[in-house]
Amino acid sequence: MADSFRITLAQLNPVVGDLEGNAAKARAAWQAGKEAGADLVALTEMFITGYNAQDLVMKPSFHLAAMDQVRALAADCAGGPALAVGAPWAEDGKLYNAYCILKDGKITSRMLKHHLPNDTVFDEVRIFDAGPLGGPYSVGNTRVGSPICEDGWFEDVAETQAETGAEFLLIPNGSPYYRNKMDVRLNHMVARSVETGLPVIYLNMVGGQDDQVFDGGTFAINPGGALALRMPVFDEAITQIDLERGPDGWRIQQGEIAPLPDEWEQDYRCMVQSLRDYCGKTGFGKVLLGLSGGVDSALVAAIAVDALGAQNVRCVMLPSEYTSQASLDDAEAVAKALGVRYDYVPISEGRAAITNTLAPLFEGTEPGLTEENIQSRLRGLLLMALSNKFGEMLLTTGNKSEVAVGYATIYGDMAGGYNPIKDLYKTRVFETCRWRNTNHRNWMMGPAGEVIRPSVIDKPPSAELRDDQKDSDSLPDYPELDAILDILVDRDGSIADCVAAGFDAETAGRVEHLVYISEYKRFQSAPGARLTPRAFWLDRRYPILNRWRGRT
Ligand SMILES: Nc1ncnc2c1ncn2[C@@H]1O[C@H](COP(=O)(O)OP(=O)(O)OC[C@H]2O[C@@H]([n+]3cccc(C(=O)O)c3)[C@H](O)[C@@H]2O)[C@@H](O)[C@H]1O
Ligand SMILES: Nc1ncnc2c1ncn2[C@@H]1O[C@H](COP(=O)(O)OP(=O)(O)OP(=O)(O)O)[C@@H](O)[C@H]1O
Ligand SMILES: NC(=O)CC[C@H](N)C(=O)O
Repeated sequence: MADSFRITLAQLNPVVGDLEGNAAKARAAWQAGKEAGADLVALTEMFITGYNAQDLVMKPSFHLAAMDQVRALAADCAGGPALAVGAPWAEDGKLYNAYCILKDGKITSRMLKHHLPNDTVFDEVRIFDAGPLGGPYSVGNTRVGSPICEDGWFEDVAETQAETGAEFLLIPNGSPYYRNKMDVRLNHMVARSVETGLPVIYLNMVGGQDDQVFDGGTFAINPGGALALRMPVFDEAITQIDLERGPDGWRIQQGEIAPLPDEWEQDYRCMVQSLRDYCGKTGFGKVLLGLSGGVDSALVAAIAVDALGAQNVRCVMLPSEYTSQASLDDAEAVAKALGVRYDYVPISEGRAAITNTLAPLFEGTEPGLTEENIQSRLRGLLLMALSNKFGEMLLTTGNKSEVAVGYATIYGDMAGGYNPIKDLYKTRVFETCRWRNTNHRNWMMGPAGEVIRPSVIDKPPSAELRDDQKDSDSLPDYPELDAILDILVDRDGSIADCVAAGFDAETAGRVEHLVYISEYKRFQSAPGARLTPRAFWLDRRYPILNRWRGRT
């Protein structure tokens, strides 16, 4: 009879800091593996602590408690398959990002992460010590190599493990989403398979953690690059994978290939999942937002309904004298189509009271931006009062274009706890609304069909803080602005790069100036779903006080 080996792959959603809860999930996965006759049950990188736990892992009481959970898991999962679980490991004054193999009641092996990622959202050099290059571990009738996440993006770790006897690679990951990252991962894994001649199993976690969303999409490839398995993206799943040993070594038996949605669907899912997990894991059941009749708040409302259900979302229209009838109609229509509670709270009385209160101090000055922004700040105050009173978290609605140039009022419409569209440029906001109107999936809790009517998407964007105001009065049109921002922010390019791409130097210089002078706003802004490798916050850390300006 041919040699065989069965692995239970647990693509699960841990919660950072919930050591008991994560251990309970690990036990349940092990039990499922035992019932399925598995030889090994595999969990993801740092599963016990949740990922990315950042500096929390360095706290001795925390990593010692995590290690105790691993020892308890080993004792509890003695009679059955081996269990492989990511955890911090402290010894000899060092702290490692480890993958622990538990068998027969003991921790029998520990793989220690060698390459510590230290770019974009990762700071692992600050947190962990680098482990040495090492060999594989034994389970049943085979030896397994487990480079840990970033280790799989380099040649040396897999190569050393293969040279010292690994017969296949099982790579545990804590790899967060960015647009089209699946291709990047696949390329790295194919390279590891080609270099070692071994099958590669890439196991990723799912779930939202602050700004990041782990998108799963666990997959397996045989030597030659053929895809033998793909698990769904973003969903928790437990799947068995079978290997058979032939004359050329282990080969993965063909399993199910879950579909890989296009980038529009994955971005939307990422925004929904990030909000659902942010609320679920922080304990908020309900959210609210100001619904203006514009496209940004309409999209945020749709995301909130898809994440939490219409009964858990409150939309509030807070009109001033500059709010048009079209905005009132559009806001109401969106709320109705989504099936949410819709409150109408005019701000004119409150605004008059504030204007009167400030009148003696403002005497002799001309009304301007200050007075305009009072509307936004009053809305922020009223929405936060509702948030406090009813325990509903306030969502902010600034898209990446606005966040980049500071086109929002600090302590006004920037008030709030989470921003699902923070990394989505305005031009993508329009397209995403169209996508949502024509697509529905079973992970959406909202209704199918046209939830954002075309008039919301097609009208010229306006903050409606004064008569006839249009975003284009003070900003380049969004296609131009977004293309310039893509160069300056996402590609870290210069004014000269903008000019080379056909943009006016003076316009590019103005945009760059706006990006730099609004750093203080972003520093005080709500976190939001990361969709790109250059999201505002951890991916791009610029000084607030900065006199550098590119040459125009
Ligand atoms: N470096 C720095 N560090 C700390 N604070 C700094 C600062 N620079 C300015 N400030 C302070 O920030 C304040 C200015 O910022 P802020 O009050 O926000 O006002 P500001 O940025 O001047 O204006 C907000 C802009 O956003 C537009 N807007 C408002 C609301 C919604 C939308 C939308 O489309 O969504 C657009 C509005 O039309 C206007 O162009 C000043 O009071 C100043 O003291
Ligand atoms: N009349 C209003 N009623 C309720 N909320 C409002 C109103 N006006 C603005 N807001 C809130 O402030 C945010 C900033 O909106 P604003 O209209 O100033 O510009 P925007 O960025 O084009 O957003 P939107 O496309 O949602 O209108 C809105 O997304 C909304 O949450
Ligand atoms: N946890 C990690 O090591 C993640 C780094 C890896 N390069 C990724 O983003 O997938």
